[in-house]
Amino acid sequence: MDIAHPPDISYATQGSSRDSSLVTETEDISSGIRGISLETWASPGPSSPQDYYQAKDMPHLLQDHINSLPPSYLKSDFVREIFEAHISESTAEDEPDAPQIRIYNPIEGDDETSPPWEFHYSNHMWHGEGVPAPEYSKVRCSCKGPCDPKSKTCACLRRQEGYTRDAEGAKGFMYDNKGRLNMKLMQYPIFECNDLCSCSDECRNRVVQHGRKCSINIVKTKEKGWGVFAGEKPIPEGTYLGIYSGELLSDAEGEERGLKYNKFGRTYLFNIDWWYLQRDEPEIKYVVDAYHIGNFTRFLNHSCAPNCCLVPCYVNEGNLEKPLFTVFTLHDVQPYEELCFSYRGLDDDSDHQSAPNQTDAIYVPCRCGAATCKGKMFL
Ligand SMILES: C[S@@+](CC[C@H](N)C(=O)[O-])C[C@H]1O[C@@H](n2cnc3c(N)ncnc32)[C@H](O)[C@@H]1O
Repeated sequence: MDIAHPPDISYATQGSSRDSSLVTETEDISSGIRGISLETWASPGPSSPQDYYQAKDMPHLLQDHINSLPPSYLKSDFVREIFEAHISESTAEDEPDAPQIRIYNPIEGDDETSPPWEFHYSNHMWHGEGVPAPEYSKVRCSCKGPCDPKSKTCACLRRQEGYTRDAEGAKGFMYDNKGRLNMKLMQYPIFECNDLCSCSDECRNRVVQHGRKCSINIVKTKEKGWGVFAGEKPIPEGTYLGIYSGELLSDAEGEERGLKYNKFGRTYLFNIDWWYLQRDEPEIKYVVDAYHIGNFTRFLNHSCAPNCCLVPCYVNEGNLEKPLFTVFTLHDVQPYEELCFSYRGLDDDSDHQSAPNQTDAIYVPCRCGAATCKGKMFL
């Protein structure tokens, strides 16, 4: 696994806690970058819970603008700083406790300063054509204060244990009192308390909805393109990292896109085909595509010895077919270690396949570098 020691670069700080309802396309970012004020390209997004993110509304003005700059600007440090500012601005509301994401390219002789400007940074799911709008879950609890993991009456706990009851160590919620995933249950879907529950915000069954808290960076690797690396602090096992966000598409649209992506050797498509959704025969209804829109998780590379895993999770979604793909650490991660998951899913003898396969899979040589590398990976 690669280790990234970031170069000593000092960064300007960006204003981050902003009310997006006040944002207009011409408003100045007050702190700017290196004292230079910038226009903001933030999109206000949906303003009510009934409203939702739709792929047809995906912002692209910033990307178009940057891509129209002369090549020398595109490879400048200034453009990298704009990328970092775009990340901070797009995520300030949904992950208020998240340390800022930095971008590094430590590869000698490689002058790319930021990943390609081919996507809009967002932590949300943007619904494509024909994909139903989010629906509220019919399950909500009426607990007072934080939910009790031993409660006899909490409706959310009852639903969660309905899925996990056969697992060893299955009592209680999916998270411990530090908000870490119970690794014995990592192959089961998470059902968090939602906006209609009456429990408090401090409830231990609310983790994904509070956003990332650990430090990660986007770093160029020698053989796998851009990747995601831990920051300066170790990350404990079971820590929530982020949602594999992107466009939520019908299977037919995913198939069509997959054929195109395979031609240029990079894909960001994942099928939603968790074991508990497969009834009589496996059926894929939706796929997630992070090519045009996504967050740092779109840079997570494949490893045959992964330190992260994907877990399906429901927050404000009652449609079982539309879980969020949430990324958690599989074990303790050292500072500056690369974060990877297995694109094949976790090899396991049990009936439960805990991570989805990529759509339209074709094999290419794997460069994960693990001692147990199988030599090839899905595209
Ligand atoms: C979801 S993207 C990961 C981010 C990508 N490295 C980038 O620069 O945008 C998946 C693509 O990364 C590359 N990749 C990921 N893991 C790899 C591995 N273990 N060996 C070789 N290439 C890998 C492949 O091109 C793959 O299609």
